[in-house]
Amino acid sequence: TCTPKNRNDALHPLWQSPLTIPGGTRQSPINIQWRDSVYDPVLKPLKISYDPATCLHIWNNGYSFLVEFDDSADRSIIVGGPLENQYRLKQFHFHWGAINEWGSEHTVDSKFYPAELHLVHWNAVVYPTFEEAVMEGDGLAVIGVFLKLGAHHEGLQTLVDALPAIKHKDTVIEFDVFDPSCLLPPCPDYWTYAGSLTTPPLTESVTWIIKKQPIEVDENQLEAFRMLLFTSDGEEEKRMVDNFRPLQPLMNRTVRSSFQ
Ligand SMILES: Oc1ccc(S)c(O)c1
Ligand SMILES: [Zn+2]
Repeated sequence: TCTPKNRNDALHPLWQSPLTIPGGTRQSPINIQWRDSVYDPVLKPLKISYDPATCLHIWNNGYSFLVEFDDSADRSIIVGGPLENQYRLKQFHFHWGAINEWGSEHTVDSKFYPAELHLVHWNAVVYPTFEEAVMEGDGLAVIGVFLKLGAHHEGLQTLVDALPAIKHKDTVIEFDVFDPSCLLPPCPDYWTYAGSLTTPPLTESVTWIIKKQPIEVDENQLEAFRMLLFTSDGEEEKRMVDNFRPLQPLMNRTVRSSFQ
């Protein structure tokens, strides 16, 4: 069968740059081998408090679609879990496949999900700007949520309804009230490990918090993601699919779990 990795290498210009960081020791994404993850009783519950009014706009950046938030104050934050500081929500975006067989960035016991949500937060306690935090080992905290094919997701539909207006690269529409916590599964369990951005600059600045339980979305909602384009208006159309990075070596890392 065609392994996604080959398809991914061929598909998107973004990956014509080197796929690995020379000397990278904590790259993402990785396969999470459930039986090799280590329960850590010291891990706290993750506390999430988002203010829906901090939502600004939704746009197509030519790689994914992202919803950005006003991060000029501590209004939408996460704290606890594996984190030593509180982190401010900056944006969330998704990665997905051309078909339901693959699309997520992380895998669990080598299983791909059709899509993966990334909620990106930065350490504004220690660093003055997001751009500086991106360069630091404890600069970012990203919550990863797997999407699986199943029931219609009411909260996601609000996003899906906005996608036709941002079909092309560099299109944006105002999006003034949205509470991203509606995209989180009810189960508090997560895995956590030290990793990197999965898009350039691929910096090794991310504490990953991967939720164990996926959320369910329906086929129409996944198809709506696949109607987006990598390309700008007027260019030859390239559907925005398979915007996930190939798996990276675990190297000298342990994945910890918040659950037994
Ligand atoms: O700021 C970020 C951009 C992209 C990705 S995949 C992240 O995890 C963080
Ligand atoms: Zn991402």
